[in-house]
Amino acid sequence: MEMPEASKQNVESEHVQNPEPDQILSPRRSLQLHQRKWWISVLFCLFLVVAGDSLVMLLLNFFYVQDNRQESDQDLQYKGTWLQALVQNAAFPILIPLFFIFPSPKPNQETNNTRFLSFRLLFLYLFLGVLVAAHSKLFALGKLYANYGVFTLISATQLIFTVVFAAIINRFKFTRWIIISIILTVLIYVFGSPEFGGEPVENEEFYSIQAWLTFAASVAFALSLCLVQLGFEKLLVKTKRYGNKKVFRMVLEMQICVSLVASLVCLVGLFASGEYKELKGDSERFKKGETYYVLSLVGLGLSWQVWSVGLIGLVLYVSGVFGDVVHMCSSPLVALIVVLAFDFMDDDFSWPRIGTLIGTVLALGSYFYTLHKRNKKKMVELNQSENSVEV
Ligand SMILES: Nc1nc2[nH]cnc2c(=O)[nH]1
Repeated sequence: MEMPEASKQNVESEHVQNPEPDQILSPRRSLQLHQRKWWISVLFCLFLVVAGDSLVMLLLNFFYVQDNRQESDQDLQYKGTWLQALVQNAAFPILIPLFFIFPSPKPNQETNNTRFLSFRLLFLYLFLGVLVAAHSKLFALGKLYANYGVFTLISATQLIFTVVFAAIINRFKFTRWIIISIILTVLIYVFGSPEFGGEPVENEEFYSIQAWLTFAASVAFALSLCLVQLGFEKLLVKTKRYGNKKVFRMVLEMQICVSLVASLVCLVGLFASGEYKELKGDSERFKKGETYYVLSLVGLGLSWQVWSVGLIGLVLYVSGVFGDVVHMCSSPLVALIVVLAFDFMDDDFSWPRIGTLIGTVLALGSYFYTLHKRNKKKMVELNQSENSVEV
């Protein structure tokens, strides 16, 4: 649900429960300010997702180009998928200082079932942590075991699964413009995907179970987005730990807790599978040397955090569907950046890709149109209720 009921109630209940300077203003002006802040938050999170997606793809390409696989004549396949899954989650401690820096409204003491809600929230964080570890590992496998075109074709189903889960779990309301946006996004993602240096060379291309596991990754990713939204709306907002508001601190809390669990799961996977024994060989094979090996992993870890914080922010402020639309719409821009940064054979920014870039503007534009209309409707409703009170 976009600008969901919770936020509508927020606007009203904030007036009563958490008086703040802007609430001395008229309800109309206060709603205007609230909506303006909301747009700024949405655009900021959108920027984080696109920046994160671009940085991740640049660094992943750098990592696999440096990995020297082409020059090894046996066992070409890079095996570090637990490591890649761990890197996707493990840099969350950089968010802890931010968590304390970001302002938090006073907790609201009114709820008496806080302990029960917090217990359920803890359970949700544990479940989400396992789910995120699973999709991190499965996407990493899919990327390495299938041709990247096939990988994107399979992983495009993530948006379809997100839509299905959102309809069931979040009772998502579709508009004509959102449906247009979703269809365009799937097409853009499939046709505008970037070049990927980690894909298997031709004689390794076996569409084994690992490649098809991308389906499972897409299901897990879609489910995690919808459960994050459910967790915000039905648990975290209701604990009133942050007053009655949706604030950025909630994004940081969710990301830190889920990533902590996911990192532990990936760490166990790394050691239980024996993959940790490959780390030394991998770092020695790295063309630019061990320091760059470590630096590129650190850079990847940080970039994944930028991406995740943006994505979870979009889920909080808008919805899981919108988060996935933005993530997938960044594909043509990422492709353009990869063309500029790398010298891959046959990789250029030709007309079909320019078409997908234009498609991105249309897909995001039609989603934004729905969001704009919903905000406007709220303003009209407020005006009508004010007028009826005056009469
Ligand atoms: N959700 C998701 N989508 C992707 N598209 C390409 N790579 C990924 C990934 O790791 N996760």
